[in-house]
Amino acid sequence: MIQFQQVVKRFRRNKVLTGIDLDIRPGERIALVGSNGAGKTTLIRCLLGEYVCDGKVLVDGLEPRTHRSEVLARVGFVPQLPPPLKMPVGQLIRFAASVCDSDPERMRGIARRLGLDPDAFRRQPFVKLSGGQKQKLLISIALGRDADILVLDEPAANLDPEARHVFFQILAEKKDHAVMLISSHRLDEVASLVNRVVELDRGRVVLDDRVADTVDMDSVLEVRLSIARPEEAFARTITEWGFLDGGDGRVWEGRVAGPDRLRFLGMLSRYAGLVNGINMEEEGEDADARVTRLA
Ligand SMILES: Nc1ncnc2c1ncn2[C@@H]1O[C@H](COP(=O)(O)OP(=O)(O)OP(=O)(O)O)[C@@H](O)[C@H]1O
Repeated sequence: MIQFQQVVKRFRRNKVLTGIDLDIRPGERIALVGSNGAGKTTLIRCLLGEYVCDGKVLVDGLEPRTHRSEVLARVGFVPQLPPPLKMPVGQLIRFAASVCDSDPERMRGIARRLGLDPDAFRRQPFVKLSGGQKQKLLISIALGRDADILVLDEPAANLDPEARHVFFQILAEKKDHAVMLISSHRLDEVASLVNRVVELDRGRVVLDDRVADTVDMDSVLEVRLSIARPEEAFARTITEWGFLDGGDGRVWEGRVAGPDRLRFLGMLSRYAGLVNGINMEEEGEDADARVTRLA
């Protein structure tokens, strides 16, 4: 479906991609990981036909630079950095929907699911939204249309936990209909979403692994935590995850989106000395099967 063949990209003397070979097939959801400056966004820009590069990039046999509109008609794209658009939100949604032949109400519907009321912001210039609001709108535009290729460059970086959960749910709904290329510099952010991990380092592929496709992206974990003593830093962090204090700062309850479980446990590991009980239960499953007692 998508092929990168010996793709080399230079910015003046700086060789940023040094001969990338990748063959992406239907059904694949790829985490494109790597540290800052590894070349993830550059590779994505080559796929979108924005950069001239050496080697070949093909989308079902078409070169994105010479067949830009055919290729982009198939791609839902969330950029890492929001463009500085002055257009009001209402107009932007209508414009985006007309360009990709979609119904603006589909995009508005996704924005609402993500917790952004597009009507309340319809006159507000896009550029004046907060970082998270911009990201929600860009996601709504990318996902509120037909696209069999989703290219998401650090899509969840600015989302609050509830919006992240909904975002994963929407991706879950699309997982049988679209190839996904999701860039992140942290694998734990996207691990549960994907079935292949490609790591770039200084412009070359250093790891390319197909991984088990087992986690239900749509799952939700009900979590109850107990800690040895109330602590301000912990309370702040866990509140950011939407947890509520169920007992003098010692017991916390909340919900974690399935695909977020690794990131959540990573966060908890910072408080390993404090946490003395974790109970995680998957919602809507057989009681015995769903209980995961970690401590
Ligand atoms: N337009 C440009 N002109 C010159 N150099 C660039 C340009 N875009 C990217 N680079 C360089 O290419 C390298 C790769 O950048 P890229 O944005 O692809 O990395 P990345 O893996 O997406 O990083 P991050 O995780 O920080 O977003 C960096 O060294 C960057 O400085």
